[in-house]
Parts: sequence; structure tokens; C-alpha cells
Amino acid sequence: ISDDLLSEVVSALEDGQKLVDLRPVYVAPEHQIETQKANEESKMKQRNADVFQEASKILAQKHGVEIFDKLEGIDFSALMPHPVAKTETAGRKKREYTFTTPASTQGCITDDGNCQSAKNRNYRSIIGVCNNVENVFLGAANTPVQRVLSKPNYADGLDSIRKAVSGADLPSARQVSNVINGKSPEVFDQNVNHFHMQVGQFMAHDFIFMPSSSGPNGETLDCSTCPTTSNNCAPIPVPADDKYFTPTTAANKKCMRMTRALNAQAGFGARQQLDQNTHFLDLSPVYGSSGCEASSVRSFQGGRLTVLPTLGVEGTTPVTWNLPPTDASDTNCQSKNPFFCFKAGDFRNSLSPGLIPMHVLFIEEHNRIADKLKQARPSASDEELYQAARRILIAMYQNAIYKEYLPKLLGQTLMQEYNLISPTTGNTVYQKTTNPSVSAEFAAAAFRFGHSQARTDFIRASPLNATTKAPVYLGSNIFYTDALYEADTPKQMLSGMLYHTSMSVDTSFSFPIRNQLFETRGSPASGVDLISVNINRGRDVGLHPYVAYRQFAKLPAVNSWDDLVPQMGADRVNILKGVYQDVKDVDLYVGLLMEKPMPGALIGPTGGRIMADQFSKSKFGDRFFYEHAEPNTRSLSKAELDEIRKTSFKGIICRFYGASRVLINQKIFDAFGSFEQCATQPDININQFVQIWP
Ligand code: HEM
Ligand SMILES: [Ca+2]
Repeated sequence: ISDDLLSEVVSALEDGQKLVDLRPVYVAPEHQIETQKANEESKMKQRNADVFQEASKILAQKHGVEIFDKLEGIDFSALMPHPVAKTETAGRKKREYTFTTPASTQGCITDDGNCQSAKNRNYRSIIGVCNNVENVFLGAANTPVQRVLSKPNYADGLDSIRKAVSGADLPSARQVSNVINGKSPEVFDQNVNHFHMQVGQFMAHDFIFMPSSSGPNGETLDCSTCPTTSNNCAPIPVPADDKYFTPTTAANKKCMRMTRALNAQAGFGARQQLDQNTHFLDLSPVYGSSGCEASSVRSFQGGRLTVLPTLGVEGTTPVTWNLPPTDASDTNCQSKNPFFCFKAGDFRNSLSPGLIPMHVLFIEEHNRIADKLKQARPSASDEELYQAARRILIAMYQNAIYKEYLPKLLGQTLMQEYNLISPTTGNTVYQKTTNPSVSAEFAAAAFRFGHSQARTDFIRASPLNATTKAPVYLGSNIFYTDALYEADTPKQMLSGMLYHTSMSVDTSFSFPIRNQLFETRGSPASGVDLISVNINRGRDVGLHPYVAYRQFAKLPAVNSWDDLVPQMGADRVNILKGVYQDVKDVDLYVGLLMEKPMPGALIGPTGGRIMADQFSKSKFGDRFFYEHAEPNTRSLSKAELDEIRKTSFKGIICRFYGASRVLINQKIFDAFGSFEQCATQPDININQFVQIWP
């Protein structure tokens, strides 16, 4: 670029920094739950991004947004007027990397920074670097999301929220949520159990942790006042006739709090969001996405992960069960000592009551594998046992997702169309040119379909489906863990989820999901509506309206409301007409859930394709995916892969219960169907994994 433009860039950055310093501060006066709490690395990225954002506005005002085409791809971070800049790869060889480490990393696991080291060829790194050796940060923690449609949709091309076609504001996300929500009673899907919901949430936490913006010194923002002047708040107006978030009158305008997703743009142009977790399906909710998370869940003995053995009484029988280790400093935890929330690879582990059983399920399977490895190889070190068990468990998990979870969600047509069906023999082929990163459309809209599956309650049952104790009500147990400390609750809750249906995937949601997210017990309306948050989140991250994705979904273009009828039916289109002025205003999340499911699937063609596309990228763009055999990489041997292929969620669950469970659902996500004997569920032959070491 010319010297003139360069000096303009420098002064725009300087002025940008001044504007950032002048921004009104919306720091929360009192403690607030922050599900999507940013870590130190994300916060550092926001510091640069805020300046780039202000500087972009200065340049755009003078030259129009076209100027950004000229500046694209150039690294300006060294010109930042404040010192934390420096990009990860600047001045480094391609296959080496360094990453900014927070100050408090004492005792945390570190990496050797070399993608060709034996360790990085043998195992996935914890933070996900070196998966793609030519583009070492692709898919790593704290890197940007990608987009199904190449550019985000912002009213000013930079960061302001999309407007309606008419130029007016879009209808309030709570208004939309109120109008689309089906009438009670809840409708259940007789073909799908609640475990399908729970696995989905766990996977969501593996794919992505999109952090929220924070204040100038990393504080929690208070985004409940409206209208707002903050670039990082997007409060949701509550309609005057709202049934739950009352009282509200036009004069006494009330807003539901919502903080915008943290801006991590690393150059000029539009706002850009990031994923704080590894983008890969690599069990990061168990093992962590940072060195500190990883070390905090390990026992450092025999390759094991830490558990909290717990004692209780069921009826008159003493019982013991495991919980994850506690985290007394979890700032989101609403239950108090001794009912601490837990420490796991993902900070959101105590968000909903059903999540902890998932964490315990995988922690215990990891420990069983580590113990078997140790028995077969008594001289192996803790590190060797941990890494080997981790590799085996991730392989089992990927196998279960692609063979059991995904066909139920997508149906055969899309499984075939996106080449997602696992071969019974031989290998699949890694594609180094495939970007495995999570897409904004997947994270902020399509994969949130699962919020529609979440029922009001978590039933606790014995392995024979006898009810044991009262169901755990979702609305009063978000970030509360006391129920998990009641005898054998993780196993009883998992049993309940296996035997009981989930809600059907549509625009009907359970009461807690629509009204009680983060609610504090005894304080009605202290929470938010997750569905409004989903809709507003889509606008926040610059998703295009639903109609823009029709071509990607191989559907005819939409010019009038009638064009939606073939996919949605006239009744649903009428509901949409009641809240949106124009068919081109409809939010992506809403459009996806309004589509009728494809045959044999839980979701319609557009949501299905956004998800199938993601699962394809997550498979073919993951060098360590369990079915690939890649040179210079410790892929699974044929014998190892044959062992993994025999496993399933069924076996993992049976082993979790031990002798107390005899039968298991033949199809693990069917609520009603045949059963199989637990005794016949294949486990891996550990000797096949010990022969080829590491
Ligand atoms: C009890 C059930 C659940 C609760 C209470 C819950 C709650 C939440 C909350 C509070 C957020 C953050 C929203 C935001 O600020 O934008 C979120 C995000 C999300 N949820 Fe759920 N969820 C549940 C189940 C599920 C299920 C079953 C799925 C998928 C099948 C899912 C997929 C997602 C995804 C993809 C995100 C975005 C995560 C990110 O970008 O970091 N959730 N959920
Ligand atoms: Ca991950």
C-alpha cells in the first residue's frame, strides 16, 4: 500500500485507541452469571479488535468500505498503539508457533511449539495447534469461526446489527420468540430419547465456546439497559404484553440482558468472532482446550483423570458414585458450599443438570482404559498412559457420533450427500485443504436446534426404568449442582434420559428454556429466554437472513411468503407473517426450525445441510480423525481401528453402570425399542493397542 495510506492507517489506529478509551463503561455493578465467559487470551484479542473496529469506522467514513479490500490480508497488529499486539506467527517459521500465555500458567501443561516433534506427531495437542501442519493454527483454540456465506451481514458492513428490509429495526427477538413458540402442552418425539439432546449439548461444548465481550479491564459487562450505546451490548427489548418478564409498559421499557460475542477481528473491516475451545471433536470438554485446563483435570497418576468419590444412601442402601472434582471458585455457580460446581475441560460443565452425567461417563471410561493399559504395560509412565487412553477414548467418541448420533439427526440422504457414512473396513482420507473450523452459522443457529429438544425435567430412574426420586426441574437447576450430590444421581439421570423422550425439534420450547435460563431460585424473571438469545446472537454475529441460505441448501430462491410453503406448510408461514414484515427479514434460527424435517431426519434441508457441512469439515479437516491413515502422523493401526469399530455408546454406558445394568437400548437414541444384553457389548482388546506403542 502507498505511504499515504499507511500513514492514514497509523493515525486511524491512534484515533481508534482514543475512541476506545472514551467508550462508555457498562461494567456490571453486581455479580452476573456469564456462561460464555472470555478467557485471558480472548480478552487480549478483544483489546486489539476494539481498536481495529474504531479505526475501521474512521477509514470507512472517509473512503467507504471498499478501502478494506486493499487492506485485507496485511498484518497491522505491530502498529497497535498499545503493546500487547504481536500475532502468533509473526517472525516464526511455518511449522513452529508460539502462543500468548496468560500470566498464571505455573503448573500448567506447556507445549514444545514444534509441529514436527514426536509428541505432536503422536498426539493431538491440547490447544489444537499442529493439526494442520501447513497452517498450524487452523482449528486451534482461540481462533476465528468461519462462515458458510463468505461475509457477515452487518447494516454498516462493519458491526451494526442487521435491519429489516424496510430499513426499520427488526422485531425484538423476544417478540419473535413469543410469537413462534407453540402452545403447551409440550410435544414429545416418540422416536428420540432425551439422551440425544444431552449428547448434542456435550458436543456443542466440544465444538465451540464463543466468548462474550468484556470490559476495558476484563470485567463483566452489564448489557441490560436499553437502548444501549455500547458496541458490545445487544439488549433485547421485552414486549409490553410479555407473559413472564413483567411488568413492562412502553414507558417503563425493560430489556433482557445480552452481551455481544467478543470481537476478535485481527485487521480492518467487519467484526469477527472466535472459538475459545478447540474446533475439533476431540473431547475438549473432558481434556481441556488450554494447558491449564488440561492439568487441572488430571490426577498425574497412572494416566488417570481426577474424580470426586461420593457417598450416599438410596432408600436404605449405602451407595457410592463419582462426580468430577469441584471448582470452589466457579463464578457462575449458584449453589453454595458444600454443593460446589465442578471442574472439567469446559467451563460450562455445570450449566444444566444433565451435563454432569455426560462428563462423568467419559471421565470414568478414560480411567478404565488407563487402568487396562497400565495392567498390560506396568512400566508405562503417567504421561504415556494418559495420552494413549485419551487417543482411544476420542476415537470411540468420534465413532459413536458419526455412527449413532448423526444418522438420527441428519437421516440417510444427507449422510450420503456429505459422505458421512463410515466405511466398515479401510481408511478415510484426510484433506489438508479443508478448514475444520466451526462456522458461525452452525454455532449461532443450526446446532442450537437442540434447545428445542430440551424438556422441562430430568427424570431419575433405575437401570430398569423404575422412578427413583423426584425429577430435576431444569428451570431451577441451571448452574445449581445440589441434585448431583443426591445418591447416585448421575447414573439415575442418565437412565431417565435413555428411557424418556425428548421434545420434538420445532419452534415449541419448554418453559424453562424460554423463561428461566440462569434464573435464581426464588426470583422469578431474574433469568433470560434462551430462544431470544439465540435469535439475537445470530444478528450479533452477522448471520444473513434465512432466505440467503436457500441456495446453499439447494432450495429454490424465495421472493414471497408463498415460496416458503413447500418447506414449511401454510400454517407455519402464517405464524412468520405475524411477526416479520418481509419474508427476507426472517432470522436464520427461526427459518431453520420452521422447515419440516427431511425424511428420516430431525431437521429440514437448510439446517441439515449447514450441520452436514460442518460435520464433513470436522471429519475430513481433522488430521487425527480416527478413521484416517496419514503419513507422518500416529494414526490408528488397522488392528486398533478394528477394535474401535466394535465399540458404541451402548458399551460405554454399560461399562459405566457395571453390574447394576443388564439391558441397554439396542438403538441408543430410541426411547422405545428393543434391548440388548450389556454382557454382549464388545469392549476393546487392549493388547491390540499395547503392541504398537506409543
Ligand atoms: C438443558 C439444555 C440446554 C441449555 C440450558 C443450554 C443453554 C445454552 C446457553 C446458555 C448458551 C449460550 C447462549 C448465548 O449466549 O448465545 C448455549 C449455547 C449453545 N447451545 Fe445450548 N443449551 C442446552 C442444550 C443444547 C443442546 C441440546 C444443543 C445441541 C444439540 C445446544 C447447542 C448449543 C450451541 C451450538 C451453542 C453455542 C455455543 C457457543 O457458541 O459457544 N445446546 N446453550
Ligand atoms: Ca473441541
